Amino acid sequence: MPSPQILTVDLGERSYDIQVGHGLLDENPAFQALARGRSVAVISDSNVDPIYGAKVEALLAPVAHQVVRIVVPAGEASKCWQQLDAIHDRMLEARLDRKSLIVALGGGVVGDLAGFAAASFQRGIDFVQVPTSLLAQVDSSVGGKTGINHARGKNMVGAFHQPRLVVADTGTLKTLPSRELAAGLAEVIKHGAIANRAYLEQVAVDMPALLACQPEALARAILASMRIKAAVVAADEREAGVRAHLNFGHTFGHAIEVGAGYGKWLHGEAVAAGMVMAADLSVRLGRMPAEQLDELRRIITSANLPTRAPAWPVDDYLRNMAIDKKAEHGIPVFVVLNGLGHAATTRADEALVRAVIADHLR
Ligand SMILES: NC(=O)c1ccc[n+]([C@@H]2O[C@H](COP(=O)([O-])OP(=O)(O)OC[C@H]3O[C@@H](n4cnc5c(N)ncnc54)[C@H](O)[C@@H]3O)[C@@H](O)[C@H]2O)c1
Ligand SMILES: O=C(O)C(=O)C[C@@H](O)[C@H](O)[C@H](O)COP(=O)(O)O
Ligand SMILES: [Zn+2]
Repeated sequence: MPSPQILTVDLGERSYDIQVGHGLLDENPAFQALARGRSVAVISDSNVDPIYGAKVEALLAPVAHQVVRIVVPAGEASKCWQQLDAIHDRMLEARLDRKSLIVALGGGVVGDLAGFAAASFQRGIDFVQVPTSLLAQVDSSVGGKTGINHARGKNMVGAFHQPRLVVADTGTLKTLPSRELAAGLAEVIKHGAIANRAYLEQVAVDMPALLACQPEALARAILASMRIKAAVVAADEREAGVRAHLNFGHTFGHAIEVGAGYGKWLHGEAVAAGMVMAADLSVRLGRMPAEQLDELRRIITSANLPTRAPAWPVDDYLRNMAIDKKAEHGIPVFVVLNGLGHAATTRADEALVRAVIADHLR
């Protein structure tokens, strides 16, 4: 196995490593060590299991007590009670127990769902994230936010439950559809926008290479994004403060996802349009020069991502945003930019928010 790059998420007794590299599913002593002697449920989706399920089973079966593969339908709609129940049912049928291990093999949907299955099965068992989408390799596999959606709002039911290890095999990205690759770039752009302007500028330069799935450019973005996310999570595991910055674009973005019906807009697409709205709000609040909004919009467009939201009544957006997890007593809290590379949270006048939304509809 070529040596992976290792980052550590520093969370005291819940600390864990993130491995980033090529070929990490072919040989992986650290991953095998976690599976040794245990029953392992490899949870994946109907696109990813046929490509990588057998490889992960072959890696773990020689050391595990047993390996059970569980497959959910691909797509956002699977982040639901029915799939969670089906996973638990299959685990109980196969006599998995408190010492068993869950492996989440797939994108952010599988990561969030399987992570919550691990958080809730017999009051909590270990799990490993094996992210296979760009979005999952730059964002969702790290930080321990797990959960499912509710008809009224995204990720409304869940738990903080950190993985024991993250295995990001960059080789898996070669089979990722281009629309999904672009969706992952939205979270890459977000990390630059909230925390590091130089990184954002590097991403802008690298954009053609990233869209062409060029391995060096992808590895650079994955490592830089993981570094930013790991540092924020280590500073504020349960989002009492600075972690909210990772929600830049999400107050508007989640309203688009739920309004359209889960899966119509990909998460990254909705976040892309949401970041433009949040950046415009920052400009109107006098926190950021208008040229930086234009710069951010150009980078988002260059990633083949949308910058405008569906033309629904503004009231529909406000209703969905009132139950955002950052809201206090139904009043939304926004992540804004004090210039590119610097995030903050604030409330905003409803009339201003209405104007921002109205000006960014298709
Ligand atoms: N927990 C967190 O911190 C966090 C962070 C960001 C996003 N999320 C959540 O993540 C989800 C979005 O994740 P996503 O964009 O990965 O979506 P996803 O899990 O639906 O994966 C995208 C699509 O690509 C397919 N796919 C994944 N890897 C593949 C591969 N290597 N080859 C071929 N096909 C592959 C999947 O089957 C799916 O159809 C949303 O539910 C979002 O809310 C969570
Ligand atoms: O890890 C975080 O914290 C994030 O906010 C990362 C986001 O990209 C991600 O979409 C997260 O699931 C949103 O969290 P939520 O608390 O708004 O559901
Ligand atoms: Zn996100």
